[in-house]
Amino acid sequence: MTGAGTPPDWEALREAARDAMSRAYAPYSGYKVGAAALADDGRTVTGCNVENASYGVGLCAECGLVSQLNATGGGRLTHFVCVDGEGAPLVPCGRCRQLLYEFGGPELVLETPDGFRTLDEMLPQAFGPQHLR
Ligand SMILES: O=c1ccn([C@H]2C[C@H](O)[C@@H](CO)O2)c(=O)[nH]1
Ligand SMILES: [Zn+2]
Repeated sequence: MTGAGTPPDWEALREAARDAMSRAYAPYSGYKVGAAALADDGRTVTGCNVENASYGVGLCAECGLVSQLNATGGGRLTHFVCVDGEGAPLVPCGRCRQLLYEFGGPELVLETPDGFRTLDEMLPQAFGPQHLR
């Protein structure tokens, strides 16, 4: 299990994201994305983007990832990476940063093209569940 303070196997996580990316359905943008994250119980969850003929209905890879997290037992995300069609890390879009915040919070660590960042750095002053209490 990779808990707080234990460095995860980022290469394995990137590989899981690339594997998910290979199953992306992106005939409209031509931009395939795969995402992978570690949950706090050590399991890996993944997702790929799934587009739609009605363009705005398309789903980012992170949507599938958080769905898989919940469908396979829930928990919290600790480490995350998403990759493009060439297997290189990209930054998640704004909507997906919000999605990730719900299940990872500000301490979630992301691999980006510029190195490792916390979600707090990527989405400062985030709105979250704490505001609804
Ligand atoms: O964080 C992101 C950013 C983009 N995409 C997808 C959405 C769309 O299908 C394609 C081009 O934007 O990439 C993701 O899956 N995740
Ligand atoms: Zn997105």
